[in-house]
Amino acid sequence: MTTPAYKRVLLKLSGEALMGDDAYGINRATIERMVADVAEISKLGVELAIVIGGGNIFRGVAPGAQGMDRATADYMGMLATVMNSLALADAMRQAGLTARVMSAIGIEQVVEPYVRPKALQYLEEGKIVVFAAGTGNPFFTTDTAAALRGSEIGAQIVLKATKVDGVYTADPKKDPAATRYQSISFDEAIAKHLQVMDATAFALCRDQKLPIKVFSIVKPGALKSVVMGDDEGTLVHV
Ligand SMILES: Nc1ncnc2c1ncn2[C@@H]1O[C@H](COP(=O)(O)OP(=O)(O)OP(=O)(O)O)[C@@H](O)[C@H]1O
Ligand SMILES: O=c1ccn([C@@H]2O[C@H](COP(=O)(O)O)[C@@H](O)[C@H]2O)c(=O)[nH]1
Repeated sequence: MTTPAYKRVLLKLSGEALMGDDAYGINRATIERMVADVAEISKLGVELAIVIGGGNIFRGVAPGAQGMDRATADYMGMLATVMNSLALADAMRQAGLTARVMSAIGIEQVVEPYVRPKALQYLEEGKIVVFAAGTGNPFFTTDTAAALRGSEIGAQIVLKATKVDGVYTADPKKDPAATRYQSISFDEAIAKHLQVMDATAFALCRDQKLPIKVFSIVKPGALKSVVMGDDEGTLVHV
């Protein structure tokens, strides 16, 4: 059985996961492995848009931003996602994939601006679109950007690829007794304050009836399993 479960998906890649075992930045072997996973599903004919986080470089709420004006720190965070997007697109190019980076912040000498009809055209042409600079607004996150762009492009699902293999009753990195949900409703995830994604992203996806699959980007083959509709990770649903 080689038919994917989805025609168009929005993949949210964790910026932090890009570090691999390094303390910060982009680990070469890690980005190449992520791109190999992406190539596998692109070859299945799935239309793919990607939002990548910036936690490996800068986060507006990180200790390094303490004392800074929050909006300024957040713009730095958004620029960090532009760097990750460029690195990702370049790694995809080296792997023989065609990618286009579109930024929510005007930075035309570096990447083209986000224009929705153009993004839709690229997707229809089979190009992989990387949405950089989050939503373009401070006080948001790239999880919310994934929910927003996923809704705008008519994705059937948001695939949140992260360092843990699903949504747990508590942060599994802090609570070894936490157990994983096979599926959970948006309302329950929000009510329980589960921190795997921010509540704004959950609420937007809930209102747009856009399901989310949370799964491990570290686990080999997990992205393909998710795209094939296998029981992998946690489904967050209406
Ligand atoms: N209830 C929970 N279930 C699963 N993970 C949780 C939960 N609560 C907190 N987490 C944490 O949420 C993190 C989400 O990781 P991820 O790196 O994707 O976050 P992010 O902020 O989107 O990253 P980035 O900003 O770098 O893209 C996991 O690493 C996990 O430790
Ligand atoms: O829409 C957005 C998206 C991101 N930011 C800032 O960037 C960093 C990095 O994004 P992560 O989602 O944490 O990876 C984030 O902490 C914000 O500071 C933003 O302001 N608006």
